[in-house]
Amino acid sequence: MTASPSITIGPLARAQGAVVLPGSKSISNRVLLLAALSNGKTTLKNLLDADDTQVMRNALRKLGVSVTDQPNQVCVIEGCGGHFPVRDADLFMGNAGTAIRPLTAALAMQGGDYRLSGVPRMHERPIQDLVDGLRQVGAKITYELQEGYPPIQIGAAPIKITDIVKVRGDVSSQFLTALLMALPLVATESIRIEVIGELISRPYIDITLKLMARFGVKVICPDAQSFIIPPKISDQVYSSPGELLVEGDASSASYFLALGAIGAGPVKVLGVGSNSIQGDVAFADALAKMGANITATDESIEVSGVSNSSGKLKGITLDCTEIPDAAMTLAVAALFAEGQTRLNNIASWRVKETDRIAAMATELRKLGAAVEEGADYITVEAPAKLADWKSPASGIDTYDDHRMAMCFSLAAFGPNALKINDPNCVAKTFPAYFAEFAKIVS
Ligand SMILES: O=C(O)C1=C[C@@H](OP(=O)(O)O)[C@@H](O)[C@H](O)C1
Ligand SMILES: C=C(OP(=O)(O)O)C(=O)O
Repeated sequence: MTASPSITIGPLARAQGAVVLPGSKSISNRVLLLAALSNGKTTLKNLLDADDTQVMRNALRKLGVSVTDQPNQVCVIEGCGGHFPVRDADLFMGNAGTAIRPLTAALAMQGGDYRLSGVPRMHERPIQDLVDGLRQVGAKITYELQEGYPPIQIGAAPIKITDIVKVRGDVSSQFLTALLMALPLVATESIRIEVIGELISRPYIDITLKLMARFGVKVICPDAQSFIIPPKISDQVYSSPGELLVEGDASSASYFLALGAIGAGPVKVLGVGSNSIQGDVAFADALAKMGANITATDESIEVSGVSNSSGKLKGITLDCTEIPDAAMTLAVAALFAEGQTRLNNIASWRVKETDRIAAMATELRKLGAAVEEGADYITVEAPAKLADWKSPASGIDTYDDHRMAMCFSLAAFGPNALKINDPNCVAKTFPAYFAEFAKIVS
C-alpha cells in the first residue's frame, strides 16, 4: 500500500477539551466473533469502525454470517449457532492480531477448509503457540511459507477432545484468548487449558472471560495459569445477549490523557472510566505516578496538568507487562519528563505491528532523546534543554504502526514543528485520530 502524505504539526503549547472515544478494538473484535458464533441476533453498539474490525466483519461475511452495518457505529449480526455456513474460504486478515488468532481457532473447530493470510508484516507475526495448542485437539493446520507464521491452511479434520490443552503465554496472550473462545464449541467434556510459563498481557484474558460470560459461557479459573471450559449442554453454546454496548478504547484514550498532562489540560476522555473491563485504563495510574492530575468517573477520565513542583512530569520505572499498548505512550511522554523513564517487560513490542522497541528508540533519538534499548526494555531521557531538541527534516517514520503515529503526535509539544510520515496508518484502530487531536490542541 502506498504511504499517505506526511503532516506537519506544532509546535503546540496547549491541550484542552473533551474527546468521545471510538469503541475498543479488543472488545469489538471479540464481540463480533462471539455474536457470529451465537444463536440469534445481536445488536452491537459503538462498535469500532477501523481497519482491524473491518477485516473481521468481512471475514465473517465471507463465512456466510449476516453482518449489517447501520448508522452511528451500530452493527447487527445474525449468529450462526457455532457453525459457519461456508465450509471453504480464503480470508484476508490485514494486520489484525485480534482477528486472525481467534478466527483461526474458531475455524479449526469447523471441519472445513480455510486459508488465512494478511499483509506482509502479518506473515512475520508468530502464530505457532496457537497452532501447537490447536493440534493437541486434532486440528489440521499447515504453514504455507514459513513454519510458525501465517499464511496458514486449516484442513477438515475431526476434533478429538482431550482433557487438557497446553499453551504458551509469553509471546502473546491472544493465543490463549483464541483457545478460550473456540474450545467451548467442541467441549463435549470439560477441557482444562493450562498456560505454560509466563502469561503476558493478562488483562486481555480478563476481557475475553468477561465477554464470553456475556454470551453465556462461564470459564472457571482455579488458579492464575488454568482455565476450565465447561462441557457444552447443547449444540448452541454461545447465546446472544441481544444488545451490547462496546466501551470506548482505553489504549486510544492514552494519547489524549498524556496530552492533558503535557499541554496543561484539562482533557477529558468520554467512554471509558473506572469501571472499564480494559486493562489499559491503568495507563492513568502510570501517568499519575509521573505527576499528572487525574480524576475519573465510571465513564470518563480527565487529566489537568501536573502537580509536581517543577510543573513537569517526572520519569518512572514501570513493569509494563499488563499494558503493552498504552506503555508506548509513556515512552513518548517521557520526552516531557524530568529524569529517566524505564519501561520493563515489553519484549512483546518486538512482534507487533513493527519491532516497536527498535522503532521507538530510532525515532526518539531523532528528536534528541537519550535512549537505551534491551531485549525487553527501553529507557528514555528527554533532551536536557529545549535547545537540545532536534528537528529531523525527514520527519518521524511510523512503520505502518498506528501507535507510532499516535504516540509521536505528542512530540509536537516540543519546541519545533514536527513532521509525521504516513499518518493515515492510524486507520488500523482510530481513523479519525488526527482530526480529534486537532480539535483539542493549540
Ligand atoms: O487480546 C487483545 O485484544 C490484545 C492483546 C495484546 O496483545 P498481546 O497479547 O500479543 O500482548 C495487545 O497488544 C493487542 O493490541 C490487543
Ligand atoms: C498489538 C496491536 O494489535 P494486534 O491486535 O494486531 O495485536 C495493537 O493494536 O497495538
